[in-house]
Amino acid sequence: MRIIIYGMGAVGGVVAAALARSGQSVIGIARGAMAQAVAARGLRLRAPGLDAWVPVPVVCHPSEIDWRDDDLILLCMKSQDTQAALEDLRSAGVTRQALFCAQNGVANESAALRLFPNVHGVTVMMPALYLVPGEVAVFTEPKFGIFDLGRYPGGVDADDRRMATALEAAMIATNLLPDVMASKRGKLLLNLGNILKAALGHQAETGTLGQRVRAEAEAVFRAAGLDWQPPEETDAQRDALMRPVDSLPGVARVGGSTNQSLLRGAIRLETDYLNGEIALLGRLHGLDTPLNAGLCRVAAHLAVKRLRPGDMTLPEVEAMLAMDQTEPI
Ligand SMILES: NC(=O)C1=CN([C@@H]2O[C@H](COP(=O)(O)OP(=O)(O)OC[C@H]3O[C@@H](n4cnc5c(N)ncnc54)[C@H](OP(=O)(O)O)[C@@H]3O)[C@@H](O)[C@H]2O)C=CC1
Ligand SMILES: CC(C)(CO)C(=O)C(=O)O
Repeated sequence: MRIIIYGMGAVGGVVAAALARSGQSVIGIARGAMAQAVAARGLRLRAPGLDAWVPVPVVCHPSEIDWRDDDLILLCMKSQDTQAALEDLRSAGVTRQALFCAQNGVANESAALRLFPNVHGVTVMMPALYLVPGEVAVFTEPKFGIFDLGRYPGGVDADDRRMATALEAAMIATNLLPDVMASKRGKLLLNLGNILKAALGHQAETGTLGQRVRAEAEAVFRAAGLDWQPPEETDAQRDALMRPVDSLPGVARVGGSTNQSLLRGAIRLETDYLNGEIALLGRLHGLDTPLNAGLCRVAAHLAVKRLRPGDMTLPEVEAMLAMDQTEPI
């Protein structure tokens, strides 16, 4: 059995290195400088008490892989890159292989199921950082993270169990859940704050805005008849298995995945698939979502103006959220 890691950034890099280190057969699909660096030197994984170079076979495109039926594929790109990746998998000959969406948000699974029959959701609890090409870090111990896994739209099958066994051997704890999407909706509530931290800086106070954004999302879930697992319900497991560290020798945390995109100069952020999911559900179910829809506009503003994390103040963000949403950005 091989595990194919598609998208070797922060999460994909840590998972690929952790799996390869545990003896699992892994192939990474990466691009640009990351692909070159991993091909030349392997992946450097830093974690509490660990600084290891791990050889990881890497290709630049799915068409370079001789696909086997029992391959497990882990999607680890940001949600805005998923559609293109799925189409590349299909044109490379992937059909019934199990596809795991190790991504935030809840939009990737349905996009994947449109093209492929065997789709699984993964809730990713893993504070990972892409440092430079070929080098990643994870800021938690004793485990590198906790992944909830299950088949989409529901159930747990043999592919989930195969993936969980491999992850557990790689120091990533797992929970097999028959309704993994409820867990992913709970995680989404946490990720609604990603853009706030990106706008204000990852250590900035967000006042009551974070709570108001979450309350708006919960109202939308209720209106849509969708349940969710509050992330606080699993605090005890995280406290035991994922003790956070603020820094590693020579490496400081720089905030969550949206912060990291902005720091790397991304011109497209994942916000439309996080806060934007709430705006979409609100529009489908007749509820106004001025805060989450407004935060998508904040994200577009940050990306278009090429701003850095912390370049906005809370009053500026609040003012943008209060604007008429039909005005151009
Ligand atoms: N970082 C974190 O701590 C956490 C992230 N997540 C979630 O995990 C997912 C991944 O996030 P993260 O790892 O931070 O993102 P990164 O941007 O660090 O990594 C994604 C990688 O995928 C690459 N990629 C995208 N499309 C392709 C493609 N077609 N072919 C090859 N490579 C591709 C990107 O390349 P390029 O750089 O060239 O764009 C990038 O290196 C997101 O959904 C995020 O929300 C969840 C929990 C924690
Ligand atoms: C919860 C959090 C913020 C952890 O890093 C995350 O999921 C992300 O970075 O997107």
